[in-house]
Amino acid sequence: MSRLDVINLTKSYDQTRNAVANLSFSLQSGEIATLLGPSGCGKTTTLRLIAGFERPDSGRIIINSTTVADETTCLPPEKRGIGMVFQDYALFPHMTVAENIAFPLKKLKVPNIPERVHNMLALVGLAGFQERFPHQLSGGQQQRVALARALSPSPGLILLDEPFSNLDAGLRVQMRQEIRRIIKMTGTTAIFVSHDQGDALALSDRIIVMRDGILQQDGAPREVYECPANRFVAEFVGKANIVTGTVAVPDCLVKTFLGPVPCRDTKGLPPGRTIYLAIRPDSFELDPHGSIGGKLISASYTGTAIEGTIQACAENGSEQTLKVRIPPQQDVTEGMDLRFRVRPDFICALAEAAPA
Ligand SMILES: Nc1ncnc2c1ncn2[C@@H]1O[C@H](COP(=O)(O)OP(=O)(O)OP(=O)(O)O)[C@@H](O)[C@H]1O
Repeated sequence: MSRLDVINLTKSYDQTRNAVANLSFSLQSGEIATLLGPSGCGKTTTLRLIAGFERPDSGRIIINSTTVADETTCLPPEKRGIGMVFQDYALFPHMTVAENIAFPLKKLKVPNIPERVHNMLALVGLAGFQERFPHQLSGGQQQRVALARALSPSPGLILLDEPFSNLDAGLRVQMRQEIRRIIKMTGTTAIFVSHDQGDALALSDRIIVMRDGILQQDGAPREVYECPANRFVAEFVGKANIVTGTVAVPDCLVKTFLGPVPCRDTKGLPPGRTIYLAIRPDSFELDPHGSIGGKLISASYTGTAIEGTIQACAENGSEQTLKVRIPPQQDVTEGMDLRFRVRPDFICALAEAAPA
C-alpha cells in the first residue's frame, strides 16, 4: 500500500563501473513490478538500496513521501515498513511455521498475534500447518511461509529476491500465479527481482528492464513484449528476429528483404530511413500462399508450439534465418519447405536506426 519513488539512484562498489546508474522509476500503491535483467545488471543492488541494506552514492528513495535514502539520509531497514522474501526463504529452522510467522509481530509488539498468524496461514493456504517445522514442508510450502512471515506485519512494500529460483518448472508456474493472487489480496506494493522473463511477464503489472545498471524500459508486460524499447529488450524479453528495413509509408509499411512488412509505429521516421524491426516468431503464420518462403532447418516441439528456425530467401537471393512459432498440431519436420505470411501484431520498429 506504499507509493515508491526511486529518483536518479546511483551506486558503485568500485571506481570502475556503476552497479546501478541514474535509475528512476515510481510504483503506485498496490502495483507489482519486476526488476528484470541478466546476471550482474544491478537488480539485487537496487533491491538492497530500497530495503536499506546499502547506501546510495547519489539519488533518492521516497516511500509514501518520506525520503528513506539520499546522500545524507539512510533510514535503517526496520524503519522503512518493508517486508522481504529471500531467494532461499531464510526460514528459522528451529521454529515452527506459526513461530516463524509470529516472529516479526513479536519484535513489533503487535497485539492479537495468534489471530494474525491464523489469518496469514489461511491467506497463504496453509491452515493446519502451524506446528510443522520448515524441514517438514515442500519448497512451495516453505515459500508460502516466507511470504506469510513477510506480509504478517502488513508492510506497505514487499521485496522478493528471485523467489522462484529453487522451484521446479511446474511448481514455479503455479506459485507465481498464487503469489500474485496473495499479494493482490493484501494490496501490498511489491517488487520482484528476476532474470526470468516468463516470471516477469506472468506476475507483474510493470516490468523494469535493466542492463549494466541502466534502465532499458519500464512498462506493462504487454508493452514490453509488443513494443520493446530497443534491441536488447527485444531479445531479452521473448524471442525476436531483428530485420533491417526502410520506411516506405510512415507508421504503416516498411520494406524489408521479406517484402513489405506492416508496422504501426516507425518511431516518427520519414520514408527512406533505415531502421531495425523486431519481429516476434508469433508474427509468422503458416500459409501455403504466403509471401515468405524458407526451409525449416530446426524444429523443437514444446507442447504448446513448435519452435522453429527457417532459412528464408529474399527475391534478390539473400538469406536470413528467422525464428518462427508453428501451432503444435501442424505436421512439420526439419527440411520441409514452408510458406508464411506475416501478421502485424508483433512487429515493432526499434528506436535505433541502422546506418544507411
Ligand atoms: N558487495 C559487492 N561488492 C562489490 N561488487 C558488487 C557487490 N555486490 C554486487 N556487486 C557488483 O555489482 C554489479 C551488480 O550486481 P547485482 O548483484 O546487483 O546484480 P544482479 O542483477 O542482481 O545479478 P544476479 O542476477 O547475478 O544476482 C555486479 O557487477 C556485481 O559484481
